[in-house]
Amino acid sequence: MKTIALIAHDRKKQEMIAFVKEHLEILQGNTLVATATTGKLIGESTHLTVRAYLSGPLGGDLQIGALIANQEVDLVIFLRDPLAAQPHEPDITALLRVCDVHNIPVATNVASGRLLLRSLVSGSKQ
Ligand SMILES: O=C(CO)COP(=O)(O)O
Repeated sequence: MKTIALIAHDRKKQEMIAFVKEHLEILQGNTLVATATTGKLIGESTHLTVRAYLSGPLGGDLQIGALIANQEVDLVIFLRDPLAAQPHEPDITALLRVCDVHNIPVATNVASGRLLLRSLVSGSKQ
């Protein structure tokens, strides 16, 4: 079982819900963590259990970053909004940085997210 972090900016939340629904079978066998609003919406839209941390602007990205630094997250799907400035941009940069520091796979759009989750399935068959 892997721990997967799911995070989406506001204008990417519907995309995240659709992505999660598309990958229900894969996701339900793993531990899911998320920032507050993303986690709440996933929980309301599916039967999945999500451990939700604070909202991104309130420090949630940093909390997920701390999990990553502690080697408690195996994979990150972070649907960022590339067209809107975020008040907590430094926290977002810190989260992505810590993924690179610890060599944790991170997808920042749906296409790369699909590839990561598919690799999880094929990896489990090896
Ligand atoms: O802002 C976020 C990520 O940077 C996401 O936070 P929410 O899931 O609480 O909206």
